[in-house]
Amino acid sequence: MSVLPQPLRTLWLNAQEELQVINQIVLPHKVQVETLSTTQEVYWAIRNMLVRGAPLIGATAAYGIWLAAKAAPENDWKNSLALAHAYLRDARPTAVNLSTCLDRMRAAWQACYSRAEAIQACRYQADAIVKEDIEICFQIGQHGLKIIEEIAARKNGQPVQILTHCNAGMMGCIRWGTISSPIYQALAKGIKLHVWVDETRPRNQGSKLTAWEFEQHGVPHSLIVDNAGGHLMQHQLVDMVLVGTDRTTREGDVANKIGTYLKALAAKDNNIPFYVALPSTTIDWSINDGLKEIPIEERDSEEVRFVDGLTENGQYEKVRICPENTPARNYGFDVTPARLVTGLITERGFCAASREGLEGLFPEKK
Ligand SMILES: CSC[C@@H](O)[C@@H](O)C(=O)COP(=O)(O)O
Repeated sequence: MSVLPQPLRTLWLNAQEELQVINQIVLPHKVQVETLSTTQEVYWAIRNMLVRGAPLIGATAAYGIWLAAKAAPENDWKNSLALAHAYLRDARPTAVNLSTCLDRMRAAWQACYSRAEAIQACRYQADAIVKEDIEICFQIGQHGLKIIEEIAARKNGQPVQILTHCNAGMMGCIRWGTISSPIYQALAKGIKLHVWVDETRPRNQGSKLTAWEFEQHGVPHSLIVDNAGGHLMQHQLVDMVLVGTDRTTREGDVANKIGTYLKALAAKDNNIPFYVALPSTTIDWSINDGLKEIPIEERDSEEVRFVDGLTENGQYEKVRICPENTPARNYGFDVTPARLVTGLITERGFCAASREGLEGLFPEKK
């Protein structure tokens, strides 16, 4: 019997109310469910990318606060929760969902008079974050579907060719995903499509996660090396680029996995639309200039110097791919300026990547 919930999702509470996540470090070689029992385990899971992707990071951190509330001393619970908030907030810097979800949890516990009440309020809030993400991603799918349908109508029965980078699918969210929701909904409607999956060095979210996810859902796809996109675009083999974002500015700049910017440049040069599918939870309304204001994570250089995978004998191994003492740098994200983005697909619809576009869909943020 599968330990995974049906329909598939990335995070859930089991019958004992334990926090369960799919371990994204060991995919696709092993499907392993982990229990996260403490705030420290939640921090570790986010920091080391056992869970990753902006919405999933935020939701996991929210349950981290619930776990902190359950473990807090009766006489000092508010202080414990403030410490847990600051601790989890430092786990990763780029995805804004981490801090917005944590701030939402803080608002929930600050309104409480007792620890028991705070435990309940935190649980309610974390559950709400998860429920909202599922609904939001579904809606993104409905709006993104229209774009895929328009392209399909021009293709005379040929598959719509989509290129994606990193994993902004279900594995970065709870269910559906942002880029994968339109894809799943298009497939369900019988639209022919095919996805070019960038492997996404150095953590290989494309080859390890997107390829696995698409296999689970029967999405026709081909894995390509990160540098192949430009060539495919020059040969009319890409109809649209569709990626996610970790933080979007009020002006429509987007920070996404390192290498996204180069795809946007190649798309511009080849007149190919470049779309970003995002839940509004990844918009940071407090900033305007992505290049200046979005903190870019720099991770351990060992992630660049080593690759891991299965040998021909099926053994898991990690091998060095450069001389022993080669120094490396590992920038996790880059910023694609709004001028290179054809449009943003949100849960409220499609808009231009601009202040006017975003404020038109979210007038309450003006
Ligand atoms: C819907 S997930 C959107 C982004 O978070 C995703 O594209 C991404 O860049 C994730 O980076 P990661 O370093 O794997 O957390």
